[in-house]
Amino acid sequence: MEYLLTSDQMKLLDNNTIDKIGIASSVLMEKAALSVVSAIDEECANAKNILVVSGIGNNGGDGIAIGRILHLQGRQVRIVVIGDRQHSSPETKKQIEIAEKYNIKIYNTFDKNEYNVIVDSVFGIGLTRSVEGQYKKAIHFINQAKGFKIAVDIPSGISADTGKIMGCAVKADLTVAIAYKKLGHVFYPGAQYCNRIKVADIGVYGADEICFNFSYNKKDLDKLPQRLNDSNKGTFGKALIIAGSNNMSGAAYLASLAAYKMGCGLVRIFTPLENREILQTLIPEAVLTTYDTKQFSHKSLEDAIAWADVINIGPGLGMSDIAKQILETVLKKHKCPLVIDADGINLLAKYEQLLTKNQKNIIITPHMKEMSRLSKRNINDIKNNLIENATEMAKKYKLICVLKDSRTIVADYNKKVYINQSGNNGMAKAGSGDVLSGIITGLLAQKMKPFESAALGVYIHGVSGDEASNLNGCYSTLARDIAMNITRALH
Ligand SMILES: NC(=O)C1=CN([C@@H]2O[C@H](COP(=O)(O)OP(=O)(O)OC[C@H]3O[C@@H](n4cnc5c(N)ncnc54)[C@H](OP(=O)(O)O)[C@@H]3O)[C@@H](O)[C@H]2O)[C@@H](O)CC1
Ligand SMILES: Nc1ncnc2c1ncn2[C@@H]1O[C@H](COP(=O)(O)OP(=O)(O)O)[C@@H](O)[C@H]1O
Ligand SMILES: [K+]
Repeated sequence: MEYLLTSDQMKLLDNNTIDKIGIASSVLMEKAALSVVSAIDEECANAKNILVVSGIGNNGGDGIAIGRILHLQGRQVRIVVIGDRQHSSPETKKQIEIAEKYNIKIYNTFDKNEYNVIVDSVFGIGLTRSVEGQYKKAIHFINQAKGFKIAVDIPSGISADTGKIMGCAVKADLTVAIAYKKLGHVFYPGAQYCNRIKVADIGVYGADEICFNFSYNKKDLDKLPQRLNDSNKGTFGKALIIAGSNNMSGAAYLASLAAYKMGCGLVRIFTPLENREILQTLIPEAVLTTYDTKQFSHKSLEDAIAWADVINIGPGLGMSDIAKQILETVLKKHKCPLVIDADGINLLAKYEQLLTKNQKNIIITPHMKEMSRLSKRNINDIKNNLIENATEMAKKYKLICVLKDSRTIVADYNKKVYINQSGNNGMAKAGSGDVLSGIITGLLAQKMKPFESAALGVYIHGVSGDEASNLNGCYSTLARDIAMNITRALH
């Protein structure tokens, strides 16, 4: 698990370390600089000619310290400072003085030499506005130069809070994030500009006390529900998947397959009669309860609801009057956790009265368009403020909102926000969302708590997608490949 900080949170932790713990700012800067030097050594065996491009804030101070260390190791280094040195931060002034005491010249112009490594330390987390003038020129110079580019903390020009490009930004080959990753390292386009990221431990800690944004990695698979040896299919939960409509059976198949692959004990699909044969053929492991759309029996629906340990409603369900009635009944009668996906969400958007402000154990999994319908906001507004929109929805209806995008957000009504980093563009294909809803359902069936099921489910879905794309390539990955590769993701 890793925390993803805002720039204010990072500044607070830096200041706490300096003022309350008593570690001098220059010590932190030296550690940051040494970490970047180590990264250069690990990445570039032949780092002899190095250009350091610094600003006048503390990110620039890091860069000057890096240049000084490399120079004292006997390498060819040119340090260029952009901006008026008279206005440097106190730490950066100190770094300039130290460098000058070692007779290291500090320039304010570039030369025509070719460098095999370029250190970008123009701006870090202190970037507050669009990049213009000499700074813009410096960033363009870095981008057109040939060497291996290492960004100190974050590529200059990327907002540490949003990942947005503030006018222009350095395209790094490697980014050394200082102390913690920030939101801007993870959200696009920032993530793409960072390229690979290493996190440098410089002795600044405490994110667990102030930060509610976090992400998972491979180690978090140890949070998976335990599998008892002394068990039977009932031990691992009964999932009711209410999915599919006339001419739409694939979504029910994908959600059910994913729930089974995730470890659920028994899956029952509740679907129109027309889907019986195809679903029995595609997934014989599932039990089917079918209904006649012309003569709908509420009794069999209510029996199925009472039977279930978890319900997933919506994939391929359609927007018919029967679909609406089914959702209404499920919302009234369910006592177990409930995942509402796809047309389930579209029905909630159309019939607003269905969702009351007092829900229990509900997870909704909207993509951008579904979220736009549900929240009545335009997609750009949502995309520009993913965390805020997901959190607002979660708080408004007291539920868990899985807002799906290339970086999916899971928000609950208690401030916690999971931000997903697994997955790839091969997953941008019809049916991927059905697989996700099945994975979350499978975890809930095994009695994992709703927020954890949603967050870990999103993570596993992405890793399964990565495994699928490694095997099939991004172009040719299908939703069913994602479901089949849950196996690899878990082992
Ligand atoms: N605290 C510590 O001891 C440690 C800090 N560390 C390092 O410090 C970095 C943070 O340093 P920082 O806070 O000084 O901000 P930084 O990113 O260098 O830039 C701010 C400068 O840029 C300016 N500016 C902003 N936007 C601008 C624009 N568009 N165009 C032009 N100017 C603009 C802004 O000026 P102002 O807004 O006041 O005009 C200010 O002068 C952090 O990322 C990490 O690398 C680590 O070593 C660990 C120890
Ligand atoms: N570029 C991408 N990177 C990572 N994940 C992606 C990307 N594109 C799509 N996904 C994931 O794939 C799923 C797509 O879901 P959705 O749009 O509901 O598909 P469908 O409705 O066709 O089943 C989401 O979980 C989303 O996060
Ligand atoms: K930088």
